Amino acid sequence: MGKKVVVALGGNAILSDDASAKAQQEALVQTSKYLVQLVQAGNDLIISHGNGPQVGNLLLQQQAANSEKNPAMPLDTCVAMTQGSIGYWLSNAMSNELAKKEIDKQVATVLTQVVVDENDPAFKNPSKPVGPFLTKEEADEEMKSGATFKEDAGRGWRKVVPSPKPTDIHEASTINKLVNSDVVTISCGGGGIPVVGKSLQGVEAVIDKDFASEKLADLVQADTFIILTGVDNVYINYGKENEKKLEQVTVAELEEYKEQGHFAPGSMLPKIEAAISFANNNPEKQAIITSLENLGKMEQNETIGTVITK
Ligand SMILES: Nc1ncnc2c1ncn2[C@@H]1O[C@H](COP(=O)(O)OP(=O)(O)O)[C@@H](O)[C@H]1O
Ligand SMILES: NC(=O)OP(=O)(O)O
Repeated sequence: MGKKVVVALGGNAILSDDASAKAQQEALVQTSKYLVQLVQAGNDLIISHGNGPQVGNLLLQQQAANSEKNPAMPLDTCVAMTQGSIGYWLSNAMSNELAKKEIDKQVATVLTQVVVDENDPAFKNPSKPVGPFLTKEEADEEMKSGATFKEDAGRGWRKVVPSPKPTDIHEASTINKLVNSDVVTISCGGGGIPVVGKSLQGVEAVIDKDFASEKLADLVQADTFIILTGVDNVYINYGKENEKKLEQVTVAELEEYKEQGHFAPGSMLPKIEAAISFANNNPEKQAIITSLENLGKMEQNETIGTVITK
């Protein structure tokens, strides 16, 4: 057995400006080249991924075609649909890349139900941005029909949906069995399908994939938790003249920076909170926030990205 590494894939690993299936598949072929390096280095890879842009686009498609004979699907089903589509593209790309490198490993995508608390206050306060970026005027127009839109970290206005915290992952032990059987897994896509109660009732929400991935990393007892995103490092004073790159950082230091407001809600903040949880729950282990392109350096045993420890 190698080291268990949970890798949470951010948006740019899947989707750039072109939301077509072909472009997303091509992005994931490139992403797989980096991920296979981790496999080549002897790690047991446990992949998760986001779905914010995709599930928002799917909701728009549902609304556009909605009729009595072809009803729009609810949000939990849309999350499941994006787990299926992205899981297919990624599984396909990973299988091909492993075969190219003559690595004899199976890849399996696990449809994942993630348990949330039905009384989570997030149900009354939509906060998770999904779908395309709109201008303020476009958002104002959309809000007339009752949807909520918020400004997303300086990048435009996006629809927001409830995003409760994950409390458990229904398929965690199945995922662990697959990992222990040398299978590369893809799970918790789009944060997982949100379900409540013992009967696993689906609820309309989108769980943050950084929090779901952290929960998965705890449950499979991962050695390392990596969050891949659009930047090589986390910064304080990000985007300002006096920005400073964080390399090795403790939970206490990050908590202080968080209090000082260095991390944008809806973008870097959930990653910081997920990394803090992993380091707190696994004091001997480390969480890493970095870019896909930086992964190659990890293979050469270089310290990469922002490393968070207790
Ligand atoms: N303090 C910060 N340090 C680095 N990046 C930050 C910071 N605050 C906000 N960001 C922005 O957050 C982005 C990551 O969030 P986002 O793009 O929403 O994540 P994802 O990769 O999961 O889709 C970075 O690419 C960067 O533009
Ligand atoms: N579900 C989720 O967190 O997706 P993004 O990472 O794409 O926002």
